Amino acid sequence: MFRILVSDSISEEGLAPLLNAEHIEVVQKKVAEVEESLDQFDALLVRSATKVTEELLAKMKNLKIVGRAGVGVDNIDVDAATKYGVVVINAPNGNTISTAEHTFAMIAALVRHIPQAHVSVKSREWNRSAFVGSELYGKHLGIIGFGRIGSEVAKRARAFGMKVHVYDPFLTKARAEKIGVEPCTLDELLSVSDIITVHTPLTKETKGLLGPKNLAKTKKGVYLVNCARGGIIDEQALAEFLKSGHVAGAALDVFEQEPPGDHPLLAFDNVIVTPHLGASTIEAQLNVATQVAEEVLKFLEGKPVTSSINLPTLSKEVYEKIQSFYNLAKKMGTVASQYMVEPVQEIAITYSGTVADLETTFITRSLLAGFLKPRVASTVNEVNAAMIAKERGIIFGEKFSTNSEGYANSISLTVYGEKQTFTIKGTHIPNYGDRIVHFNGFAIDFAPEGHLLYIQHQDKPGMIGQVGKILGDHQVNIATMQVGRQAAGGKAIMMLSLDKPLDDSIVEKLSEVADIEVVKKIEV
Ligand SMILES: NC(=O)C1=CN([C@@H]2O[C@H](COP(=O)(O)OP(=O)(O)OC[C@H]3O[C@@H](n4cnc5c(N)ncnc54)[C@H](O)[C@@H]3O)[C@@H](O)[C@H]2O)C=CC1
Ligand SMILES: O=C(O)C(=O)COP(=O)(O)O
Repeated sequence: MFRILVSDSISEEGLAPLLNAEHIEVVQKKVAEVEESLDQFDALLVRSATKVTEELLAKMKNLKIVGRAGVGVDNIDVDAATKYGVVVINAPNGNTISTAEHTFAMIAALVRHIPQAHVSVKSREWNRSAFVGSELYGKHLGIIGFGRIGSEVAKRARAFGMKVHVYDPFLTKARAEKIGVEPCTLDELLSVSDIITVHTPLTKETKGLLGPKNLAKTKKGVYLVNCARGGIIDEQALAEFLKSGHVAGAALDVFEQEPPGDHPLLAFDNVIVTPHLGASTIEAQLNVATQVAEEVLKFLEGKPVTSSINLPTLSKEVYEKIQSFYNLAKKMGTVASQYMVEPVQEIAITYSGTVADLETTFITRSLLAGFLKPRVASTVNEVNAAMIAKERGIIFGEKFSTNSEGYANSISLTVYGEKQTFTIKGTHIPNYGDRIVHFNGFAIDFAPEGHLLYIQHQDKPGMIGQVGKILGDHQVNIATMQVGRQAAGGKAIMMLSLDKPLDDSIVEKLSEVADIEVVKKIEV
């Protein structure tokens, strides 16, 4: 007999596979109501309200799986779940249409002042001139983040006769062509759009993406929409741009803190809001509930699940053998992803030496997870990395070579983008660690760890001094530094590891130095 706790409001009809199963007891109660018996549940089903913290996981000693009836898992401590051996699954596409439709409802309501007019008429007013709106027809809609929801929003915008502009640095040409969009740069999107809507995950890169600097690049009178995650539009900056009249209005379904309480943005008449309703339709709730219920049932019956977002349970024996390469591969993927900030079509991996005899599928998945992590909304890991890569049109393949060029083992990775190709090679040295021995055509030797700074430049006297001075002037301490070059006087590189992450302004300063060609900061 398995016991399942359903602690948020989840569609009863969708839960049918679990409610009808003989060997399963479903308890629909809040966590606080079952505090005394938390250690008796095998599975936990949630939406976004229940916070699945490490503390809660520690109390649920018998827990095997957490099912998120929705997309975002920011309310679940996935790392802690992994640590406790708890599988986390979600329902990645069950609420796509509903959220796209809600976004469109918000866009229409925003430009026609529907919520404000509604309140006015209900207050027994009849003030037609106060609510003159604008047509959507012929207007420019900027979509930032072109995944599942962003692409559904685009379809609806086209039906309204809008001109759609898309920014998504990870969108491949092939997928863009298939959907019929021409991606542009963020600056182009900001300068041309009458309405901007965001559909990215909330990541280090997207937090504050629409902040003071980028909002200043938008058209005066722009409308902003956020039905993704609070924080992608910087709330304080939005308030300032609304105050100045630069932003004509905003529609928000999500907030940095939910509920937002007495939030300053709520005081603006031209800000319309909903309480995180994107996925709140009968259809979406039925879809996501059915998806997680079926997956949880499969899992409890010992069958493999398809929508897991954390580690699979590897046998201890296999895990011990592959662990070092698994970690090295993930770091290599992370480095390559940050080097290649552009759409990627193909990833080729070659295993040589001792690693070629191991279970490389898991190592490849680890590499893909490291590569995809900065690019996708849901948590990506070894279980779902291959599926996500395929979904995004990225071809990947493994090769095995008997020539390990003097290393006991090595992993080579070549990433083919639309503009460039990038190659990196790493090796794991027992009792010493992971080393990158080839980077972008240069022989080098550095540990893929911490705050890295890559500089490509002309091989000339004084380059190291100029870099050292700029970093020193900004109180950035260099921990280690490796150099490499192709030929004397030709192209050369430096790979520095720093004691703290680098500000973008310092990266810009370094890029301005004569004979420095490429500057990239890489966080591992
Ligand atoms: N309001 C609500 O109730 C709901 C909100 N959501 C949220 O909507 C968002 C999008 O969800 P999906 O479309 O399902 O995810 P998805 O993973 O299919 O799409 C996200 C897209 O963002 C792009 N992206 C990543 N980093 C980017 C960057 N720095 N700049 C521009 N684009 C970037 C990715 O390439 C990807 O195409 C998520 O934050 C999700 O949590 C999802 C469902 C309901
Ligand atoms: O699926 C998502 O990411 C959502 O934001 C939906 O959240 P909810 O399940 O409605 O609390």
